[in-house]
Amino acid sequence: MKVIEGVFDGKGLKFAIVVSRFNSFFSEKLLEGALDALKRHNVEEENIDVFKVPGAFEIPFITKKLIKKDYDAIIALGVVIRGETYHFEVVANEVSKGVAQINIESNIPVTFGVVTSETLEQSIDRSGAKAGNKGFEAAMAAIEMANLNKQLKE
Ligand SMILES: Nc1c(NC[C@H](O)[C@H](O)[C@H](O)CO)[nH]c(=O)[nH]c1=O
Ligand SMILES: CC(=O)[C@@H](O)COP(=O)(O)O
Repeated sequence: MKVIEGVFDGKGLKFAIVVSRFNSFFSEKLLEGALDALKRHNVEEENIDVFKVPGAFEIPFITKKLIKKDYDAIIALGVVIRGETYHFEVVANEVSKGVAQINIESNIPVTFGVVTSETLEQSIDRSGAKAGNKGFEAAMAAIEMANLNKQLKE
């Protein structure tokens, strides 16, 4: 039996991070977490590009353009927090659907670090408090998937 999986060494790999500014109090924490994960796993600073968009709804648009570039993986980060209206469902569903669709169409992995929370506390917990940092997790998944993808291309 063979088990093929990606290692957590990012040396020589190129990453793009697409992060939305809406709820930036939290999304900046996700960005910090993602950058921490990449740098602590040997990704060189010159191999990391950060693209900022207004809100999570705009993440797929930029991500689709970036899959044509020479990145080994893309990390999508954002924070969608329920308000008073149905807008939460619209934004949350469209960003996840958009990123999932791009993954299907792309030759490189796009990992999903968009927090969709019902309350501020849930956002706090997932941007570096008791539920971890979803940006760090998405970056780790990107390193693993980029390495697995490289193996499958060889
Ligand atoms: N309410 C949230 C939004 N809304 C903004 C949209 O993402 C989009 O930028 C706007 O509709 C203009 O096209 N975005 C988030 O990232 N998080 C939210 O909680
Ligand atoms: C996720 C959203 O779009 C939400 O924050 C907007 O708040 P509201 O539904 O009160 O307009």
